[in-house]
Amino acid sequence: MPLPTDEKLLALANDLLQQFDQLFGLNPGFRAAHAKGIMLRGVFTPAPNAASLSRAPHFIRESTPVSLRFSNSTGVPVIPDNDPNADPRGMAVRFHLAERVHTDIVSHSVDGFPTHTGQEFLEFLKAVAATKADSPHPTPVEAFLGTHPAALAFVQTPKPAPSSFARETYYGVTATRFITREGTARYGRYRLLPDAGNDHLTADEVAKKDANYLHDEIVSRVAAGPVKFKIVAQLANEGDEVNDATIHWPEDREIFTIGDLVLTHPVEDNQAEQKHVIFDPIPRVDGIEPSDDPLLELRAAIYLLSGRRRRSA
Ligand code: HEM
Repeated sequence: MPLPTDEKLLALANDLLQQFDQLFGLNPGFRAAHAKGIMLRGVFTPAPNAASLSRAPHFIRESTPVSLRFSNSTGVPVIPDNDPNADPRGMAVRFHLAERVHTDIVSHSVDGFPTHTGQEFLEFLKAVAATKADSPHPTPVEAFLGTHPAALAFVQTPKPAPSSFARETYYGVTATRFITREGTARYGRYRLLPDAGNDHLTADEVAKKDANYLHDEIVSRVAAGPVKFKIVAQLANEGDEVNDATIHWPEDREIFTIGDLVLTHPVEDNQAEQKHVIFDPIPRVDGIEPSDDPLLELRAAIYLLSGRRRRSA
């Protein structure tokens, strides 16, 4: 996974990383965002007609080994699982196609994002950092939200805590382009649907949970039996906006079933593997291309910069 050569993009990536450091503090060896997590292993099996969406190897092969990381939000490595800031939760999936060859899905538990561009996201984070308990109204963050309706909608979207990492739906948010052997292309957005169904807690129920309830629960759940997700894509129609993560497509768009993810056990040496692995929002595999959503290249750069820093800590 190469660093981009675009100087402006790299500068923005570094500015964003610094802004995360300012918000959450420097935590060497941990992610600048989604710092607390746990990794599991399993297998992906494509649906019988997955190849009618993409010629990517894992859509065609009988099965593909996967590793995956569930995470809490924020760059705080010890954030309690029942902290209201721990949502949205993250789910990053790696499909191991061959020795050192892989493709990833990076998703979180809200269908959307606060901003269309990284520059706007930086302004949002700066406004959050500049807002203090005694800031006069409108505070910097209120002023930002007042002029950015998508960010306001994202902030106002309820983000209830799940009872389990395995009882939450995760969204790919940024669109990718799926291409078949014949060259037919469709844009889509991943959704990872828990077989056990969604189950969210009330604020009172969450308050009674302990600080590691999700991380402990997923370990006992997977010890008791396989944990399953269905991977689907919401497909865009001709004319749908595919390059803006703040714009939702109508709910009547086709939901295409790509296949089943079955998780069987935690990754051995979990902390070391979490420190090492750098997920990539750009697919980099034949048969799945990134859209022109500006968040994709930028995130790939930030995750790589942050990952290299983490590895060398
Ligand atoms: C400008 C937009 C974004 C910025 C600046 C940003 C920033 C970051 C950073 C700095 C990390 C830590 C990377 C690392 O050290 O490995 C991260 C991880 C993550 N982000 Fe984002 N992010 C953005 C958009 C998104 C979106 C749209 C999603 C949801 C689809 C998302 C989901 C995640 C997840 C799940 C992780 C953890 C991945 C892992 O387990 O390694 N992010 N993000």
